[in-house]
Amino acid sequence: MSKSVGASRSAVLRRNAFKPIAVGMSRAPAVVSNATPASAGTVEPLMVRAARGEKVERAPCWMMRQAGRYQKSYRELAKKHPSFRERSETTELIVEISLQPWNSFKPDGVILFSDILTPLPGIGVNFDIDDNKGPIIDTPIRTLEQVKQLHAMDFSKVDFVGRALTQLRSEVNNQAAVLGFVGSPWTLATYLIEGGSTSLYKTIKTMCFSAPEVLDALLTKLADAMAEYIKYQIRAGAQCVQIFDSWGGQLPPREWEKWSGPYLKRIIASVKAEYPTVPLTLYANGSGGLLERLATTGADVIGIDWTTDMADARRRIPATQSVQGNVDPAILFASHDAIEDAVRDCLRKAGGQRHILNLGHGVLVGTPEEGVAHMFDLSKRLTYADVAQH
Ligand SMILES: Cc1c2[nH]c(c1CCC(=O)O)Cc1[nH]c(c(CCC(=O)O)c1C)Cc1[nH]c(c(CCC(=O)O)c1C)Cc1[nH]c(c(C)c1CCC(=O)O)C2
Repeated sequence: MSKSVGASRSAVLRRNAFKPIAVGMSRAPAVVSNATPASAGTVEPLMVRAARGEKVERAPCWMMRQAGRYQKSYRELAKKHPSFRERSETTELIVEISLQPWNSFKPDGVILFSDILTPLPGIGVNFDIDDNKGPIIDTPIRTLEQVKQLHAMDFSKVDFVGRALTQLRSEVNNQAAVLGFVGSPWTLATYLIEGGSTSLYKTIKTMCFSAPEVLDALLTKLADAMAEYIKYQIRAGAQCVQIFDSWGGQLPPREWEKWSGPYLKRIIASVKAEYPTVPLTLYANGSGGLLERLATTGADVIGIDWTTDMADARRRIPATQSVQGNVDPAILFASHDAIEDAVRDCLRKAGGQRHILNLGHGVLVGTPEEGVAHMFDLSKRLTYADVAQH
């Protein structure tokens, strides 16, 4: 199935073209060119300050998959716009969906509604997303010839992302951080090589041994494309960017050192060379065996999944880096008391600073919105002073 957005949309999008915003090497607040300029004294969002290790009063909170099917407003919008690609590739819809959780819960981070596969047409790969089956790649990539055909990022294929980020910055107006994201080379390659979601990773893991040069060529191209895509998101308005190495935990740690770590380091070094003060977060699912290794990539914030105790994570990650996470997403189905107990435990174990409160993975489909609202309420009430006392 090809995407269902036509020429008239491109005309609308061209009219709303975004101008890159000035993101300095300094810590001065970035200003969206076509939004009300932030005054000289504007304090940067709590989440940006916590990510950088500045002393803050409470842990900022946002949730992965903050926008999505658990929300009634999203399900209703999705009925009118049933194609995921239309929802995630039309500026006005991206902005509207990204703002749905902002309007309901006022989180400390507003993540762009998009997908890790969204930039793929920019390097010459077409894909579709089935709401139930997930991503489907038109032609899986398995040969060097195919890798050679991939080209450098063509940003005209993702201009809706830049425009949406710029509009979000002006809507949110520094009351929360606007968050961009990308998939890691390894995680993107699992889709490109397997052709879609997989539970076994058989083809790509076989290639680690049978065709290492093909895999290296693909991962290098993806690393360079994602580094440029992160910089593009920063210029458009993203104030923090998260790299999802979601399936990095599927690799034995020594293979991760070969097939994920080096490409993450390549991305982070490239972005840091241009934007040293924009916080970068790295998240891997099932990362208990990888934490020290994740920290060596140079990411400012390490996302922790819920299978690691936060106190252990805090011990294993250098004190110069921040942690994010890691409340079990399933707790949001439970009582208010159970949610409060889990949130307090997480806040206490994260150690009082350099912590961004989040789930250990994304909000689950079917989660009661009330549970989500309760966790956000708690995050605002439970200051570090309060947590230390009780
Ligand atoms: C189902 C699926 C999609 N895309 C993908 C899947 C998973 C399939 C698998 O298990 O292999 C691939 C994907 N997309 C995203 C990730 C990384 C985050 C993660 O580990 O979940 C991964 C691994 C980011 C995302 N993908 C999406 C966001 C939205 C931003 C947010 O609110 O967090 C992010 C960060 C949105 C998305 N992406 C998709 C849908 C249907 C939605 C809408 C929201 C929903 O219904 O849950 C399609």
